[in-house]
Amino acid sequence: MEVSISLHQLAWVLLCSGLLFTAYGLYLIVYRLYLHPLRHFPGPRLAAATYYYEVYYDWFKGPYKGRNAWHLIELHQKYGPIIRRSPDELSVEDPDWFDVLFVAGRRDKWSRQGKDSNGSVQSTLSRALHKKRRGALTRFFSKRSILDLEPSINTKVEKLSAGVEKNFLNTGAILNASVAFVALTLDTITDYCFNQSFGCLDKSDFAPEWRKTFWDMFENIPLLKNWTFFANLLFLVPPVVVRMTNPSLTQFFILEKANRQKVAEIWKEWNEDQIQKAKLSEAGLDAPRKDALSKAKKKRTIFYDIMDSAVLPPEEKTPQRMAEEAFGMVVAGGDTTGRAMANLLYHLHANPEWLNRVRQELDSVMVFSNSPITLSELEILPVFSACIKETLRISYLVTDSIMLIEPEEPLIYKEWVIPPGTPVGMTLSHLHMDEKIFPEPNTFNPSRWINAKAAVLDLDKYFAPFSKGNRACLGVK
Ligand code: HEM
Repeated sequence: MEVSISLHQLAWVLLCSGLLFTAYGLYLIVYRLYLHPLRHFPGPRLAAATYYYEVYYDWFKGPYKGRNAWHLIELHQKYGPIIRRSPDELSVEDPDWFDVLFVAGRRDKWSRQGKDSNGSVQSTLSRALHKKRRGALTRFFSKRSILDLEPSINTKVEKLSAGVEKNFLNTGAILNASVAFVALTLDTITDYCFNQSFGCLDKSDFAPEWRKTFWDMFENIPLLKNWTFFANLLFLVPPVVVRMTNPSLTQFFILEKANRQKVAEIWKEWNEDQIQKAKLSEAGLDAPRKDALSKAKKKRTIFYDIMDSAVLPPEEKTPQRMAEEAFGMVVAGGDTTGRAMANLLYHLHANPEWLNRVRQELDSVMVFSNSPITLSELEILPVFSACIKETLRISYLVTDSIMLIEPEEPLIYKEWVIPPGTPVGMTLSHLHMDEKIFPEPNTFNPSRWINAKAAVLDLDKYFAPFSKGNRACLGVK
């Protein structure tokens, strides 16, 4: 049977679809402005009517992507500490309310995609699943585990120093400090996760493509976050097409592939060990079994141990989920830590009086510049610690708001009652730039931490570069 549609009919179909679409759009705007549970909250009417308000500031307005984080500051200045930043979301800017949102309860996370963007702990929206996933990881980030990591970190620091001397100091080539520090953090994290580092420190240029990977990826976040359609599409489109349409995302696939390969190796290794253990156990060979177990223990990594975890059900241990966890870990720790160290170097050189004070303090505990020193010895140095804290405060390491949801109870902010299920965001960098708490917030001033300690002032209450509560950074130690 042949179905033919005349041009006239086609025009009617298009017209009716257009009308329906417009009617739905108008209904949505009217609903959001006059009937929505958040209709009474202050904020721009346009932001209440459409998410495209934020898309404009985040993606189009310029001069750089992700500009909405700064626009939010202006909105809070105009409308007050609580605003409706988009049709369904609120933003609060009040340092004294930070603990209420982040620490007082176990909350769900919110993403505009409405679902976990991948299987990593930081992308997990549901608090119940997050608790399980985080539970399987916490042991690896305890103080003890980090102290055990010291020799491996020291080896990498030595490699970094040798590389700087050989390839930059001796040749006069310009060193991009954040490339060098990202190489250090990336090699450390991948060694810890996979027992095999990415080898960035072995390259004479410290593999600058990895830092570029992070920057290109972060630059695309405003697009992926606001137009979730693109984020979903990204994983369906063959990498070659993405490479053609958005070359800056190419490295993203390279990183993803590298993680996937490493996890697949660990997965295979773990499964082989299980078969071996089962065989030995069946044969009742206790002594060799012990040997096999201690051998397995030696090569243990985070991902090997997750496979062994009794907390996680089998569906949480698939290579796909593991690769996503690995990806999250590398992204969460790689750029942030590398950037923090590069910023510390910058601020110390821009403020020579602090550089001298740090040098003097280090000289007092290190006889030679390469004398061994432990984390515990470094942690108690007041000037050095104050400089690190001030760098973390001033650095805007995480600029986007973190959005949480209290699903059952209303949240109370001053006279405002926030309905259960409402995504509420706070922005860590705004907290650190509050001039009532940190006067002259744009000035690098480590004295504020030293003075606060002397005056027994709890400035740490307002210091959260790693966030706080049960969703705080696992790599904080
Ligand atoms: C200066 C360095 C770092 C900063 C400023 C930082 C900051 C943060 C922040 C603000 C969060 C919360 C994000 C959110 O709730 O959406 C977070 C989460 C996380 N970070 Fe870090 N981070 C740093 C280093 C690291 C390192 C080295 C690792 C590990 C290798 C790491 C692993 C994680 C993980 C796994 C999470 C998710 C925790 C969870 O959801 O339970 N981070 N980080």
